[in-house]
Amino acid sequence: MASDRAVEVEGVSKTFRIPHEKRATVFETLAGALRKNEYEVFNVLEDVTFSVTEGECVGIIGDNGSGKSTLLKVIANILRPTKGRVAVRGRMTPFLELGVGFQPDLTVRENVGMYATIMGLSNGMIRDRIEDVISFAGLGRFEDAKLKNLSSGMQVRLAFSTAIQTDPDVLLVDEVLAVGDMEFQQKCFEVFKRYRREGVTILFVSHDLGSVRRFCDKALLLSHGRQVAFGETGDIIDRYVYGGEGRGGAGEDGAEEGLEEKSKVGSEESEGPQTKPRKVLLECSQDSGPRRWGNHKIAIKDVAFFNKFGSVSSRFNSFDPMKVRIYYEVNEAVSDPVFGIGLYTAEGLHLYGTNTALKDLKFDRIERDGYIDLEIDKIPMLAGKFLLSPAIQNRDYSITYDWIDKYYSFEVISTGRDDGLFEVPCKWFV
Ligand SMILES: Nc1ncnc2c1ncn2[C@@H]1O[C@H](COP(=O)(O)OP(=O)(O)OP(=O)(O)O)[C@@H](O)[C@H]1O
Repeated sequence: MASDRAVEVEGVSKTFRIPHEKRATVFETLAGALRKNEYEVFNVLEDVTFSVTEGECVGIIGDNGSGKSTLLKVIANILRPTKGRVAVRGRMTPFLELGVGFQPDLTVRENVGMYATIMGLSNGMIRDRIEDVISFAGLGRFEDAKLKNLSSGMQVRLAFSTAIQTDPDVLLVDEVLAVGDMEFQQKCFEVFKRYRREGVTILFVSHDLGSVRRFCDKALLLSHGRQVAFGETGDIIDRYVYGGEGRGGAGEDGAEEGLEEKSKVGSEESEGPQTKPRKVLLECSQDSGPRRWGNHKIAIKDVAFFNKFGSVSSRFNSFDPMKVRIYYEVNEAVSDPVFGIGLYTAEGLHLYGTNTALKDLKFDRIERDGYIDLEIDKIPMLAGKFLLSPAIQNRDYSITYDWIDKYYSFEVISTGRDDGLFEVPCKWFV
């Protein structure tokens, strides 16, 4: 292993074999002895290769079940790889299944002593640090309580507080920061920052992309056990959120169009549609399809959301740019139409509305099919699913040409640590 490498993972695959046939009784065992047991094979990791330099922090991201925890367990030597090789230089502390080994009938204090022993701390160190551990976990008042009387969150806090007393060179962390309240999470961040300053190498599995973006120099993206990408954190998070095709493939237009114009009308005949519009939904009842009304002289054909790479996407990083494109078709030429959108939470709470009239944009007469773009410089919502209603009306809103209510949706992935629905630009001063 190269001298500056702390962790090397080379061609690692992991397969689980789940037996199909259950042999619970003696008879079943005897009767089945001559038959070959059948197994279902799960390839949970396939050919994963990457290396981590000393002092680097690497985030491991991917959908549920993509193999992140299994990979950490293989690196921690809890699981043996089916193929491939892992090398770790220095003392490794895994924060994986925190609290394994806790005894429910022992007190908090007794458990800390026992857990610290499992984590490899000497008796002297445990004696010196036990108060710190309990106070870091915020369990001073509970030190003589039996563990079984604590909430599961309290137990994880206690396990985390004990585990950080070790002096690791390489730290493996699985979602620890997802536990506990904001105050405890803040304390965890402080500990990780200290470890980072001290040059500890960290591998960090998390669904919290904001933490990964802030803490990690690099990231590894897994999908169905395969390594999709490994590299600079921002690039890998983009790859995860926007997908492989979300970065400039066929039929994409963002590069040429740029993002400078705030709102623009295009013509499908001249430029062609940039995404395949869904079927026109002119006839739809209340109980099937969207709520929709209007005389459809101009009808909305589709709405597409474009990401910063100019590709159609349904997921966005918070604070990234977004372009909303409304495709329309003209059944009868109209003068001076107003295009608008309404933005809602998934529960239907109205967040924002705007239209071309409010932004002083005027069209004389529209005779041909086309599209109009609304460009958002920075998505202010922090996380969640959002709904959009596109609408076309006349200037005094007395005629609705088309309105499709809360039908189109997109998801915003959190990339920050603030809490709530949207960002309020602000600063603290003392
Ligand atoms: N011991 C096991 N036996 C069989 N299958 C397993 C075992 N451990 C994990 N798996 C399967 O391996 C796959 C990957 O699991 P893993 O926990 O590594 O994914 P993950 O990316 O960490 O998921 P999550 O984000 O939900 O924690 C899952 O389909 C899981 O069911």
